Amino acid sequence: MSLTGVDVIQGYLTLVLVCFVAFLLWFVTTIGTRYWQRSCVPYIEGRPVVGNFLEAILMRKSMFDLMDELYESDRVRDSALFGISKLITPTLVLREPELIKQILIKDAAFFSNRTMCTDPHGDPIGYYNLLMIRNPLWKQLRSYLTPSLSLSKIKQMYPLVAQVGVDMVASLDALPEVRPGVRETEFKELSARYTTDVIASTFFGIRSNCLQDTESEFRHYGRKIFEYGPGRGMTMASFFFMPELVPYLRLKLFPRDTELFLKTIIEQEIARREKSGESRGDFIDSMITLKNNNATLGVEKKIPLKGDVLVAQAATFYMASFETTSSVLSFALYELTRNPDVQRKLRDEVRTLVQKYGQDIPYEALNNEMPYLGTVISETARLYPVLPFLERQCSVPDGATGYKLEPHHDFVIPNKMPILIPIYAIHRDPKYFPNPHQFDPDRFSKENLDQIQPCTYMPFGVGPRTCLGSHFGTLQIKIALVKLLSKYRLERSASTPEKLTYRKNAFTLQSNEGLYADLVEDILY
Ligand code: HEM
Repeated sequence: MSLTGVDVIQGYLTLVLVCFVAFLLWFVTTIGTRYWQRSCVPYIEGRPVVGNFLEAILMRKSMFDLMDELYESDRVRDSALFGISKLITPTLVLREPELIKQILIKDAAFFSNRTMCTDPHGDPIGYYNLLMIRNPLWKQLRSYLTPSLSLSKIKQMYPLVAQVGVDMVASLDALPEVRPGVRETEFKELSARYTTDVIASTFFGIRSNCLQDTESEFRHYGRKIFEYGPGRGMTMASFFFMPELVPYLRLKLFPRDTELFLKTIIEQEIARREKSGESRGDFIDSMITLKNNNATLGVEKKIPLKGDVLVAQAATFYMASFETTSSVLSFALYELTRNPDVQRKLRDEVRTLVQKYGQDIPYEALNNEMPYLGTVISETARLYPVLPFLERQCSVPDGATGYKLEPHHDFVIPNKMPILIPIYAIHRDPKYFPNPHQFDPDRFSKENLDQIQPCTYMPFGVGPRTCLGSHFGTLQIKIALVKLLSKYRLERSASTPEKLTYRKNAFTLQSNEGLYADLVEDILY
């Protein structure tokens, strides 16, 4: 059978079509890199489709290690800022502390939104909360919620947290002895159960018993939020990588059954208190006050703070507080195990306070008379920040071309461009923290504090959108460390890891290894 002229023409047309589609694909999927090629900003070339995140998407590297490598790359090491591609989206990364200060503090009004987002209609519990919500609603919501974590509220919660500290030590006492007076534990699970019990008690007025019962419902649902199996991992990645598509993909920030669990608990507890008239001055009381005051969000369209919008606040406090606090606590215990001198110094400080006040150290003494404890926590949060980066989006008024970085740089950040501040990499940059991999709490001693350059230490973020629970999280860690060290000395066990690697499918810092140690009974009097 011979080819006709029509066959040949069809063949050419197909070839042209294939080439055109291939070109179109290449054109669309390299938008990020081509954007940076045209700009005055140094950049690291990304690949088509995945941009600079191939290793993270294939789970070959953790997001922490990947950002650290980009930050350290020779191409951008000497620049104040650099460009990358988040899939196909051009994304700016800031390196220079002065620039970070400008964006996060000085001109924070133009950068108060995060890019990460979900759909307010399809996922109201995931959207109407501080983590996700966008301005002007964020500002309003933040002012409603700030009083629920004020210093006086935290002081009120102190006895409740201290009680969970006592429960934690009791749960350790109940462990079988591996040798006389020696028990072995794993700090990640211990810390997660401790912080979950704290949240249940202080925010929801419930004893969740995670420390006694490993199958507790609270622990089960907490674990589900941060379990990054393939489905959940893809969902969480979508909020970061392609927030524009989230409404079409019908994704939700919280797993559906976790949402239902929290909704039931909160609605039941609110109804119970309204019926009984009981008041504990806690988070649930703050929510009841907002509801009864007919608080609303928004100017033109007013969204009442009740129903799902109230549940959203509780769900976020649950999500934002438990994994973060337990992560820092478990790494602090791990570093104390590996650094006996630091542990000895801290136990000496605890001993002084126990001798002065007995086992019930007052709130003020914990905060004002234990400087070394504070430095141990600060150093842990430097070495192990819970997030790889802070994240913002440029949001200039409609009609403006963008945000001018002058006098620091000629670049004009276009509206809606995502901005990353790589805190993990900055915390480990020897320029700011000499010998950065060494655990050295004295960096944060009173005498050395002025050597820390502003905007190089940001474990809780900085500026108006900083962590709302930093004081409360720190208090929980302080109580746990003091209670535990008053009774036990930490020693390396055969299972204590020498070196840590990080989980490749998690957005918060989690080690692959179990953080095991021996607890040697050694009561401080
Ligand atoms: C050691 C423990 C904690 C660490 C290291 C931590 C860290 C962070 C970080 C890095 C951010 C992002 C800040 C930014 O974008 O600039 C954040 C935000 C937030 N954190 Fe924490 N956090 C901790 C504990 C808590 C606790 C106990 C709560 C209690 C509710 C909490 C509630 C929040 C909220 C609501 C936000 C969002 C704030 C906003 O966007 O307005 N965090 N946290």
